[in-house]
Amino acid sequence: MRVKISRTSVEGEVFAPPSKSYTHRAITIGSLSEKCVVRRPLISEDTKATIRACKMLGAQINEEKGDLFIEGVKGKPHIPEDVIDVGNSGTTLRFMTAVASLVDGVSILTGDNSLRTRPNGPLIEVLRDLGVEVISTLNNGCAPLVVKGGLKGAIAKIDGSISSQFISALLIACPLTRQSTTLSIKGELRSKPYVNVTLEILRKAGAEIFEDSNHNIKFIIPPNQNYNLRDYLVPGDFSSASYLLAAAAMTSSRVVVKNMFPSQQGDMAIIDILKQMGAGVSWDKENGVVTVNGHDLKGVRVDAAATPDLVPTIAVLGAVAEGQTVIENAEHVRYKETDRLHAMAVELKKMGVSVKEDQDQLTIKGGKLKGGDLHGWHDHRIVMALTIAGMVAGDTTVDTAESIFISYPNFFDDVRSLGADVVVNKQ
Ligand SMILES: O=C(O)C1=C[C@@H](OP(=O)(O)O)[C@@H](O)[C@H](O)C1
Ligand SMILES: C=C(OP(=O)(O)O)C(=O)O
Repeated sequence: MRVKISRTSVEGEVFAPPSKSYTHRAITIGSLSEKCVVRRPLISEDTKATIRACKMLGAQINEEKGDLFIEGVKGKPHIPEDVIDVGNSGTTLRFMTAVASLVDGVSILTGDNSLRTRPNGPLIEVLRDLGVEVISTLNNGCAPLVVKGGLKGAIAKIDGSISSQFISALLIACPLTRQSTTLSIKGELRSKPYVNVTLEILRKAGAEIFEDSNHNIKFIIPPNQNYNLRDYLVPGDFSSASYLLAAAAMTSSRVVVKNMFPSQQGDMAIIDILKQMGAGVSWDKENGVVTVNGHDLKGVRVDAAATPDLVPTIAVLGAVAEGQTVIENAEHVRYKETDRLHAMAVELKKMGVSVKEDQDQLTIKGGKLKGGDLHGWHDHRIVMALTIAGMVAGDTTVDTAESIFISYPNFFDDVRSLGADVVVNKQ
């Protein structure tokens, strides 16, 4: 699918889609509870992968009027009758690998071409330390993975520099084992806010997990716990909203985004970043309303350790800002659906932008964008970021646009409702 974008400004109000990260957690932890209603979940390709996987592990999940009604497995997932295919979803793979470690039998997990290139070494290593037999069939730390349950508690260490999803996955599974677990994080914990999202929902489910951050981050997890997540309303997604907010800032327009209530999402940082760049931004936290009035933007330095998913958005903002934008501490952004540092460098250069790509950072010199035929790299966040860049440049196409269904199926409808001239060609 290719999308054609003409030079355009945006104006109006839109309701942010539900959070993908919160939805994954509510479905997973709800499926490990007895009964749960997940209200206003995101229904996208990635969250449908989590629904499929939880059903294969024994949960019953039905959708009624947009909400999910779950009959869970009460901490005891069943042996899946077939291979669990998680499609493009890294979150689903990591979470279900840990949940499968609770199964008294063998589970096989796989995914699409992109997913099967993404690293899981640290998770595999620590699960083995915790008594689980885990095999990467190609012996490269990637899916397909074969998991033979047997998760026990223990004292274990895990590298935090590649993905926080490994830690979130263990925090979800370990409270359900028969022995206590102490999990220490080696090095910097990248994407830490996502672990806070996990802890928030686990604690809403009644789980007890203690965090000691005196030296290295350490989680102390008592055993023999039960989850009781009964009813959960999913908040709006700041990662998805970042494209709408950036579009207003970049095209000097005014956009109001609703369903933007404070939560544990690290990507709430987009609001401060836009302010630092000179956009007029107000956030009515009580009513969940963010208003952006676009102005001329100036470059900014951003540490991306906690906000990997904002990197494509910040890169296109930097491409139109006066001066230099540096996105640093971002090596983990190379391990997503695609290598997003490289992808954004390649595509912005096609638009006439001066970009320097280093191992863990991008340095972008703002200037005039020129339109072009761009590649979306089969990555939803690359496609959405380049789409808003096209609104400034005009006369731009982006291919692999179908990948927006991974996280934001209504993205093109929403930007069109704000007046954007965006035409989708299904060829
Ligand atoms: O836990 C989550 O919901 C996510 C964690 C992040 O991944 P890493 O922790 O691998 O950086 C983020 O990129 C992803 O979109 C969602
Ligand atoms: C990388 C992402 O998600 P996941 O890791 O679940 O594939 C994303 O949504 O940008």
